[in-house]
Amino acid sequence: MPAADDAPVILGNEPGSFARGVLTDRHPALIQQVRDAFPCTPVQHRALDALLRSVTDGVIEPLAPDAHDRAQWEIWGRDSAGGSWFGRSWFDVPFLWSESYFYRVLLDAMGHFTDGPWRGVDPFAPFKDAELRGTAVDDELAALDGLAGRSADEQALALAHASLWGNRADLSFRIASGAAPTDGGTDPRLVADDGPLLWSLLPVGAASTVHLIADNAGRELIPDLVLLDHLLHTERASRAVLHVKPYPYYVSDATMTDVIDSLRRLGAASGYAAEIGKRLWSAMAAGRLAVRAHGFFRAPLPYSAMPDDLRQDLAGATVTILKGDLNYRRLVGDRYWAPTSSFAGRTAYFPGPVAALRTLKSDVIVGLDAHVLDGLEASGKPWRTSGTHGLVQARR
Ligand SMILES: O=P(O)(O)OC[C@H]1O[C@](O)(CO)[C@@H](O)[C@@H]1O
Repeated sequence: MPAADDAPVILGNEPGSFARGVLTDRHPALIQQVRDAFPCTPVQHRALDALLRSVTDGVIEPLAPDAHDRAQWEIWGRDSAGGSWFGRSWFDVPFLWSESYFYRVLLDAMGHFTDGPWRGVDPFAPFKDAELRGTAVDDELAALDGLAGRSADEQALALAHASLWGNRADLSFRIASGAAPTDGGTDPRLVADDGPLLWSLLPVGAASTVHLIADNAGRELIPDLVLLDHLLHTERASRAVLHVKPYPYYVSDATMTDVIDSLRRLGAASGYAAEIGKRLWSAMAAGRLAVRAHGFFRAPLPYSAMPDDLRQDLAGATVTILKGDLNYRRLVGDRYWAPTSSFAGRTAYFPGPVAALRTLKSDVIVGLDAHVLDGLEASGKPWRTSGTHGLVQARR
């Protein structure tokens, strides 16, 4: 796999590849899940049928002429040779693009952007709600009580790991169970651990501003919020900015509605979780915690293409933390990079110090030590895509 900038872009057309499996299996299954979760109208059923036909046998159609963002997607759909992804097979265009556009068309099929009763309805809300109200969240919030008596450093480590593994909906607030080492030892599931560098970027009392680019709602967003509370409460940060999606995107990506739901869930809990919920509520009121939903967060593009206003905003961060797999793909570029190519090199364009907390769920990976890579490859397991491994990567 090449290290150069011309590393192959991941497409969906390679037989047996992870990307192809997402297009052939996951997207049709998701259409069915959404169909089953809502009392769909005949119009919605027909639109979902059309999307299913399109993703299985058809080509990529442009948005309707009156779609509010048609012009924007036409620009985003231009290839580097001046052609367009529209009219091509879903399998032959960049995976990041086809996957993002699939979600945009799914929202259309459900009438999300059309005047009428379905406008603004989140097609993933039933799944998000079930997760947020589940007993697993009760247990995870109760486990926060065990953290209250620990040192600030132990809490920081446990909460960063909870945020990381929350990306797999597998939280680890339970430091007592040994899920997240608190003695400075390395979690064997981490393929890279720049935790010490990340903490060195946020010394106590330095009036830092931390930005966090969120990924999923529910069991990931709650630990993200708890982590931000910790950074504010322990004065590792004096301000926090949380970036969410402007509208529902990918299966469970967090929107403002999800932030509100999570804050209410924390506030309605008991014990330390409730205390955290109250602090976050006050931080919102005081402007120490801000939430933003820039339109670029639903773009089918890498962050290297971010617009100037977002670049300027992130340039004001002491460090920007990106959560999850999709954000990682967009951060380093959705390509088959050489796994040992440098994370700092791949992210040099980013407008300030940056860190990634990610569970590995797709083929993209950079910044591995050669011996770690050898061990992973020797395991014969699908370590890149199975969610069994995670990483903390950072650069100043
Ligand atoms: O929620 P996350 O961590 O961003 O994961 C998204 C990942 O899930 C998929 O959409 C399907 O597995 C990947 O293509 C994508 O990178």
